[in-house]
Amino acid sequence: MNTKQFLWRMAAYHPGLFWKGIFQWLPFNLAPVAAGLLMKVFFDQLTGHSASSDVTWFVVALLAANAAATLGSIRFASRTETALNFRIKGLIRQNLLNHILGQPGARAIPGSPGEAVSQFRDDVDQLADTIRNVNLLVVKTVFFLTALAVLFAINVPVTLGVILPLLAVFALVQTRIIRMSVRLRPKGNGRRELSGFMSEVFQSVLAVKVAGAEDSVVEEFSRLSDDRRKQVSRDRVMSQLMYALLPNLVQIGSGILLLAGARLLGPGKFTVGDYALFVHLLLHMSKFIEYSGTSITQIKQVKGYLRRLNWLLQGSSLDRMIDFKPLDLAESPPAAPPPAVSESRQFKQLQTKSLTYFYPGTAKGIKRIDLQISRGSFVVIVGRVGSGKTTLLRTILGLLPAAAGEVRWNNRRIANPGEFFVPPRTAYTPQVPKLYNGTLKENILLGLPEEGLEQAVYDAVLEEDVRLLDKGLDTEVGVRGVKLSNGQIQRSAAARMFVRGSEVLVVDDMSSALDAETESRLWERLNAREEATCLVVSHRREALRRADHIIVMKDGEIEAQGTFRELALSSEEFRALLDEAGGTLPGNRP
Ligand SMILES: Nc1ncnc2c1ncn2[C@@H]1O[C@H](COP(=O)(O)OP(=O)(O)OP(=O)(O)O)[C@@H](O)[C@H]1O
Repeated sequence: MNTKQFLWRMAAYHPGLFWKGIFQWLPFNLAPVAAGLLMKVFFDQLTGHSASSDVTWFVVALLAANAAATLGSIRFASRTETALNFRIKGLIRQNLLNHILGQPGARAIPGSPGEAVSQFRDDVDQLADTIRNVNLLVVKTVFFLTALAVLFAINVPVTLGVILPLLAVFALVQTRIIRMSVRLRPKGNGRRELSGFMSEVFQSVLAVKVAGAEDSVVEEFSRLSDDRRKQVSRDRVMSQLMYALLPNLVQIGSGILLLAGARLLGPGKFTVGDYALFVHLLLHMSKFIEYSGTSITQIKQVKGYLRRLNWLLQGSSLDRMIDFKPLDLAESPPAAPPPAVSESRQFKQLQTKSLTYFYPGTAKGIKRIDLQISRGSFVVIVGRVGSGKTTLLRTILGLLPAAAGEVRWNNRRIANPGEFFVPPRTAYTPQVPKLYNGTLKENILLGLPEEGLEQAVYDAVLEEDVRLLDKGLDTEVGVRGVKLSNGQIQRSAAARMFVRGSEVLVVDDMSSALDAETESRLWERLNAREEATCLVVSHRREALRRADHIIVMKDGEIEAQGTFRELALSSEEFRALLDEAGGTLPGNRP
């Protein structure tokens, strides 16, 4: 989509507000013409160039009416303009959010959250502001043409003599500025890189500290800041150049006018009123030229903003971003539709066939995975670090987009696993779960009613912790759950999974956060849940002992699968893993 198409579509989004804004701004923008004409009448009358009798009070009354119309125009037009501005921002952000949330969870945004937030906030603001400027540009152009017509009607040569040099110098400055600013700004003045970097640093303060990498972080920060400083300075110099040049051009124009006017005043072709009108309008016309310069520059930059948002959309069509949809600006948004549960409670079997995924630009991932999980079974995935366990879980759940193969639920191929594998069909606890700044209860429920909360807390082996916390489940957990231990975060996430009452529970490795005994109690309670079907990554003996089926991963492929006994006899990789984990697994030795 190019700039013209974007602006056109946005103007058509809410044509009522767009045109209303233009009409409401007209009195404000045409006021200088009215005031200039009144001034002309006034001065002509003073100097005896007017045939009319004393019009002073009449002129004063009209000037007051003009000022009142101006105030009214500002009052109503600002409201309309703000309403349109918020609607456009709302529409673009709603569409962006929809797109991001519809992406496979693990690849929802292409870069760091800091970069994405900066685009979501700043670029969308800029795009919406451009529509506002286009709106104003239309009105101000009406003013300019009206003023020009008035001046031409009074004296064509003087008007040409004043306006042409102004336009010529402006055109020269403007082409240079547009060229410079468009060339300088494709990356948003380095702001995106800087916020992306800062966001990564804030998220990994611990990693920086333990690696003793403070100095190199500061070095990188100062390099990025320096780049930004240079870009911003160049940019500012060019735009300020125009602001500095234009007022001077007006002065020059007034000088020319003075010279030309003085010669004409005598013969009576150019009255004092005409002179006052010229000087007055010239000032406002120069402001229009200055404004249009800034607006044109901003319009040229739309291309860059669209390009950056295209990056955030990960190549998906930009049309999606401006898809017209109703917005709930005045009321609360409608409640989210409940998940489709018609097929729930009928789970029989989950299968994958030749499921494959590679991380972009690498040969790493999972290849040709065939597995089957039946209702009520406890399936454990084991494998060395980097063997593909997490990738397998995420690809099954649609959090990563499969490159090949398929996932089947009750023998039906699932076209969009990301949308299908959600509660109450499946629930998932990742290896590093995320908590939000809120109470523990809010973090577990995430909007669900409290029914089943107590049981979920118990099943997650969290009841003792809750009892010891100051305010129990109403304790604030802090940003990303900083007030809880890693084990508590992990079990809170497990409780979040349990409370959703899903048929298949998918759990990534908890061993880094939980001691063996706690994890063992968790599996015990999980097994006691009625007809729980579990797919878990674990190396703990308790999990392996309970497993109905074990899948051994190696280099992204299934190396072997079977019961503990079968694998201990047939799989060298499994035996090696057992040796690494301490060898003996009580109660289930071959
Ligand atoms: N975001 C990523 N980009 C590129 N490669 C990745 C990414 N995440 C994982 N990998 C690679 O894909 C392979 C499988 O990783 P995965 O995390 O699935 O292994 P794992 O068995 O779960 O490891 P762990 O036991 O450490 O959790 C590894 O070689 C890993 O380096």
